[in-house]
Amino acid sequence: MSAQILDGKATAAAIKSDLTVRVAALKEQGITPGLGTVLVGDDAASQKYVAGKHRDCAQVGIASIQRHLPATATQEEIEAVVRELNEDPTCTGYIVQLPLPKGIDENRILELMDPAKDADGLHPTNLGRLVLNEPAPLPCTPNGVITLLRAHGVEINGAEVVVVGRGVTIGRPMPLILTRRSENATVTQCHTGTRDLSAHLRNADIIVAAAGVPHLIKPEDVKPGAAVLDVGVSRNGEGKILGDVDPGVAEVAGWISPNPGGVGPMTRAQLLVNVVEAAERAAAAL
Ligand SMILES: Nc1nc(=O)c2c([nH]1)NC[C@@H]1CN(c3ccc(C(=O)N[C@@H](CCC(=O)O)C(=O)O)cc3)C=[N+]21
Repeated sequence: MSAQILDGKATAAAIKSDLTVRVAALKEQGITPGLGTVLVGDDAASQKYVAGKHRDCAQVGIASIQRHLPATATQEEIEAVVRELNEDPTCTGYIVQLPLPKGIDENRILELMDPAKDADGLHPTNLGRLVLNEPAPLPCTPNGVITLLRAHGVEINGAEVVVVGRGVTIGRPMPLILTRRSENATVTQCHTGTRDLSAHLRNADIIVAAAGVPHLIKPEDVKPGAAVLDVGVSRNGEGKILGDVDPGVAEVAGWISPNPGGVGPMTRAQLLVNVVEAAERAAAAL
């Protein structure tokens, strides 16, 4: 048996074509959505991701605003750029690419962002709205996971889901989204302190692997037919992506997200969704 593919590339393309129509409608109302990115330093992977985001913007008609600071940038210099984007009317949403260089207080930077322009859904106000079940931009990667499952008809309602990882961008918000009434999943969150990870994994209908440990999830950990989402991005010496999921899992799982080509493109598509939705809210308020 070989798992069916959760095709992030194709699903992201469909989302982008829908957004292209919505962006055109906004432009007719005199609103051009603009995505800002703040990149600090010269990490090759981060530069590649940010370049991808701007390529996506060009495809759907969203304007791009790029701010690139050297690795030596100070806390004050980064905060000045955040304040500038908060004020810039052409920037309707933006992200600060994480991680920031050592010594920079990331949380202080995130808190300084205008929550109405938070395209990542990582501002404490927006994470708080998620906890309170209020409308808010959702964190892009967990939201991408949900959209990818739905697009392929994988049942989330009532599913036993194991989330592996407790990072801020995926691990922590993912269970908040999965346990909303609209998703209705039962979630177990595992992390480095979990005593018997395999025991939890074997029970899962859906596994969201976001630990950042290459090939952590082995075929013998997976219930036959389960859906396995490979969110981890590690790299070997040659820069090749190593996911959290062992390639052998494809022989056991019912569904698997390739990596690359799975959750990565979905993350980028959800970022565009957040930008367009924020612009639509602004248009409705006119
Ligand atoms: N504030 C912030 N927001 C983020 O959303 C954010 C971040 N910081 N820091 C880093 C992570 C990582 N991330 C990815 C996005 C797209 C791909 C992606 O499109 N990957 C392609 C392959 C790209 C390649 O080949 O390197 C794929 O999976 O097919 C991957 C990783 C967003 N992140």
